[in-house]
Amino acid sequence: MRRSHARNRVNSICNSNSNSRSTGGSRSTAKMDQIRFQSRSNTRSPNFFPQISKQSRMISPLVVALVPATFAILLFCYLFIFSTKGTEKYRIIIDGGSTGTRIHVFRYTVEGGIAVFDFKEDGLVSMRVSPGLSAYAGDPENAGLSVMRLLEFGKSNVPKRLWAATEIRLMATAGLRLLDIGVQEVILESCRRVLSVSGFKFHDKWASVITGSDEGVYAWVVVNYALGTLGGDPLQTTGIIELGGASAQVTFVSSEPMPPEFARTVRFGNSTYNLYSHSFLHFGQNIAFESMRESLISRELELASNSLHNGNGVHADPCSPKGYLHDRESWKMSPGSLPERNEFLSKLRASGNFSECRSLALMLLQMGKEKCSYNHCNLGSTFMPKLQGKFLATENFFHTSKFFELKPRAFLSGLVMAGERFCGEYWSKLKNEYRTVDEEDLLHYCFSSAYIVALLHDGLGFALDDERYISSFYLLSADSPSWLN
Ligand SMILES: Nc1nc2c(ncn2[C@@H]2O[C@H](COP(=O)(O)OP(=O)(O)OP(=O)(O)O)[C@@H](O)[C@H]2O)c(=O)[nH]1
Ligand SMILES: [Ca+2]
Repeated sequence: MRRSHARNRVNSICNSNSNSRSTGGSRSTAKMDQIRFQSRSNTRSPNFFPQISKQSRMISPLVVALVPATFAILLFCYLFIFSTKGTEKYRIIIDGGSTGTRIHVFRYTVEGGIAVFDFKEDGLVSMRVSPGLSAYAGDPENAGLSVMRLLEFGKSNVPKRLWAATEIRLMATAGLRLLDIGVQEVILESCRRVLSVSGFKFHDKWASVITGSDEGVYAWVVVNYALGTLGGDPLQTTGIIELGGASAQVTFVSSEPMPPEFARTVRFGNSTYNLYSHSFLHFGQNIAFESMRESLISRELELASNSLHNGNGVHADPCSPKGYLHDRESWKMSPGSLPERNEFLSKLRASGNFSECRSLALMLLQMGKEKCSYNHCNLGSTFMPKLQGKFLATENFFHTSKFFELKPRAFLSGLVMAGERFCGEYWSKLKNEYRTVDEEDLLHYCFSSAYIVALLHDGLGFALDDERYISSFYLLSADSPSWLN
């Protein structure tokens, strides 16, 4: 049923695409080809989205399905519209995330001019390598080596006779966005060299860093296609909140007027969706964890320097369970006087306190709020219209809720209880209780529970007792929080 449903929708979506394929063309500065957006963004600049092809910006409604490499599907539906009928075909996307690089190999057939995906069995196979491309910032020329193993995996899953016809793309996200443009380009060039001799079909411009706003729009389109709400009433669509490693995306339909840099328009069939879409760089969970540690050091060093310090020389870290001993290796120290920092670390005591950790997380999320120049900023000084409707929380929200085995009801209030217990427990007991969990991962769960509650409830105003969810994601409703109304 679902499959034929998807097929019908693919039909209506992809056929409406037929008039909007862009030409491949030589390598342009445009960081992304093929997908075009109707980005009636109320902006004067003709090249508001330079990374998107310059031709008319029709957002071509694209077939999507809720799979890990969400925007891959969007891309491929658009690409194979002109595929001739025939046997199975393949498309490959490489998702260059901050915590890892993943290859997704899609197999599909073309029936009656449309693509039919099969996500069961080996219709979609994936592989991941860590660390992500941004870890090569110190050795960008060799970043492409990390893609080699992925390409071997790709070749082992595509018949050799089809390699030359199989298009491969690399789309990097927040990990690379955090690097200097020059370093980004060297890393991408290194990947392009490897991809261009891979045997797959590749153009240099098919390796790019996508904008956070695009990343959010892709996720929104995927989710609403999968929920069957794309093409219907905008007010019935579901917003997305994606918590990645380095960035967090928030994208939803809003009827409020908004500054052009936050506004996106998605056209799908006869429906037009006016979206708010923003990616909060540095708000991804892994980066936020490092920022929390940095804030501990700088705050305590400041206290120590202006002698307001409590004098007993012990500094508290509420986001690490009691008994955890901070070692220098695990702290990614930013430049600064290492001896002073090591001195600080030796006096840092894990105090394991969920509410203090939650307050510390909220302080990070609200940094810069005093500079808010809009009628309201939920996070930092960034504009965000009143949240409306339902939301889907993905990525780290899912991993954290899965770790705590949260019941699918009352997600946030359940997370508060789970976080309070976990943060308050002794480290030795936690290690014993979670023997199969890598200690580095285990250490993050006190912070991640506190960070998610600070982000979703204290920052964005979702009710703690929201009781709805969708399968392995969690559905939050912004309709309930009082202070947002
Ligand atoms: N606890 C836990 N976290 C996971 C697991 N797999 C991935 N993660 C984390 O979940 C997040 C995955 O979100 P992604 O969007 O894939 O992260 P990413 O693409 O590397 O990061 P961005 O570049 O910011 O998008 C990252 O913070 C990972 O560290 C898992 O099995 N357990
Ligand atoms: Ca990601």
